[in-house]
Amino acid sequence: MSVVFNVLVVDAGNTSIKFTALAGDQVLWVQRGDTCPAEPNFIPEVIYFASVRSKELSALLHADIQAVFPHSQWLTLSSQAQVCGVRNAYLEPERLGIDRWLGVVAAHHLIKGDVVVVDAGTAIKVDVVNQDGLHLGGYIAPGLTMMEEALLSKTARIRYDAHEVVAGHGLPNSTARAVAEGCHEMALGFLERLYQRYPTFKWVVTGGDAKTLLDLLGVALVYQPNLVALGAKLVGDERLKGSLKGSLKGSLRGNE
Ligand SMILES: Nc1ncnc2c1ncn2[C@@H]1O[C@H](COP(=O)(O)OP(=O)(O)O)[C@@H](O)[C@H]1O
Ligand SMILES: CC(C)(COP(=O)(O)O)[C@@H](O)C(=O)NCCC(=O)O
Ligand SMILES: [K+]
Repeated sequence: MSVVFNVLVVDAGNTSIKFTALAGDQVLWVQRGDTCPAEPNFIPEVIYFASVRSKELSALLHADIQAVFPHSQWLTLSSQAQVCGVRNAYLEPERLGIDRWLGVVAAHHLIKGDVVVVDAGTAIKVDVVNQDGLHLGGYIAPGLTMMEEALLSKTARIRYDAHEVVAGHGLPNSTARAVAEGCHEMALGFLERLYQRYPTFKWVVTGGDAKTLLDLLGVALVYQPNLVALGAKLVGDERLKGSLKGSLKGSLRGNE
C-alpha cells in the first residue's frame, strides 16, 4: 500500500502562479495568485516547484514559499532527457520549458495513446507525444493576451475599452471585436492545421485560455486544467523514490 502524503505543487508561469494541494493523488484545491496560500489545515510534506520564470524571480518565490512551509521538503523540477517512461525530443532536454515537459508526461499517462497537448497560457504551447512515450517535439506561439498587447503597444489607434469586447455575430464591425476575434482566429488557425496533421491523435488541453479557445475549435478533446500539476506529481514522486532508494542504499552500505 503506497503511503499517502500531502504535496504542494507550485507551477509558476509567466503570467500566473498556480498552487495545487494534493493528498496522495487527490487534488484538494487549486489557487492562482502571486503569494503562497497558507491554508490552516494543509501542511505539505513535500513541495514540487516548477517555474519558467527567471532564476532570480524563482529564487524569491522559493524563499517566500519556504517561509510559509519551513519544514516541508523541497524539490525543484527541471526538464530531463527521460522520466516516467517519457523521452524528451529536445537535443538539449533541459531547455524544454518545465511546464511543457510536465504537461507531456501527464498527458502520456492520462491518455495512454498518441496525444497532442495544448497549453494556452502566456504563450500557446503545443506538444506531440506518441503512444510509446516518445515526445516528438512541439511549437510555441504567442498567447491571446500577448497578441492583443503587441497590437496595442505597436499601434497608435488600436484603442478600446474592455467593455467593448463583446461577443458578436458575423465579421467583426468594431476595433475591439476585430482585435479580440482576430487573435482568436490566429490561434485557431494554428490549432486547426495541427488537427489536420494529427487527425488520429487524442487532444488534451490546459492553460488559462484553454476554454476560451477550444470551445470554438470543435475538436474532440480532454480538458484537464490541472495537467501540469498532475505531471509534477508524477515526476516529483519518481524523483523522490529515486532519492529514497539512493539514501537507503547508502545507509545499507554504511551498515555493511
Ligand atoms: N484568474 C486568472 N488570472 C490570470 N489570467 C487568467 C485567469 N483566468 C484565466 N486567465 C487567462 O489565462 C491566461 C494565463 O494562463 P496561464 O495558463 O495561467 O498562464 P501561464 O501559465 O503562462 O502563467 C491569461 O492570459 C488570461 O487570459
Ligand atoms: C514557452 C514558455 C515561455 C511558456 O511558458 P508560459 O506560457 O507557461 O508562461 C515556457 O515553456 C518556456 O520558457 N520554455 C522554454 C523554451 C522551450 O520550451 O523551448
Ligand atoms: K504555464
